[in-house]
Amino acid sequence: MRTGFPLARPGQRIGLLGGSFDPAHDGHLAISRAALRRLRLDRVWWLVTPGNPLKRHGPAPLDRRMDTAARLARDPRIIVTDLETQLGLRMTADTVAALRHAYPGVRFVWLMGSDNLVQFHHWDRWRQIAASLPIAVMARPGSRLQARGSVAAGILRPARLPEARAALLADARPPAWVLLNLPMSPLSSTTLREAMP
Ligand SMILES: Nc1ncnc2c1ncn2[C@@H]1O[C@H](COP(=O)(O)OP(=O)(O)OP(=O)(O)O)[C@@H](O)[C@H]1O
Ligand SMILES: O=C(O)c1ccc[n+]([C@@H]2O[C@H](COP(=O)([O-])O)[C@@H](O)[C@H]2O)c1
Repeated sequence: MRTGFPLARPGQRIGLLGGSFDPAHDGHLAISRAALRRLRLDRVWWLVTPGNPLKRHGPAPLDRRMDTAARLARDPRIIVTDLETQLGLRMTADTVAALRHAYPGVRFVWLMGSDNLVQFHHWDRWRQIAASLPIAVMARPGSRLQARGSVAAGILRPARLPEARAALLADARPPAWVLLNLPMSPLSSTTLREAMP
């Protein structure tokens, strides 16, 4: 499956859930729906990456991951897209810059599970990403506490919004981030891959 570029109007609030989706699972759906509700988003785009720059082993072929993700995204507000592949981009800093340029006036929010905040300071130009758009970190079993004590959380401490103000995040001037506690899903792609015959 190949997608065009998703439509978005200025003023819309769009969550970006970047991921390998190798494969997609109901945990992705659960955090996307929680983000839609708690952050008052209009849409969540699943950015199916050509490959996580920090992972040594490449993921399954893009088409297969896109097909599964499209089946799993059972919500009309969730859009599955391979736009990073179309743009020839892999680093999140480049993706965010390209989207802000291509969609002026759209309020993007980066979404990530708490496991990703733990290693966020290893991402390419991570401070630039945090200065470019608000970030919502979704609690995930096994990494919620670690995320609170992570290098990035420490450096970005002054920019953290209280959870009660999460609905304001999309309008906040970056750097701004929130840690969302939600009913946690233990699902992971790793577990699903290990269970595959
Ligand atoms: N159950 C979950 N709870 C919270 N966040 C999640 C969950 N599953 C995935 N995420 C987040 O969704 C984004 C995309 O995740 P990804 O596609 O890598 O799935 P994954 O289950 O983390 O895969 P893997 O086990 O291969 O690392 C990441 O920011 C990740 O932290
Ligand atoms: O840009 C980077 O340096 C970078 C490093 C690690 C992860 N990312 C992005 O983080 C998202 C989550 O990746 P993953 O593999 O945990 O699903 C995905 O969009 C990756 O491209 C980006």
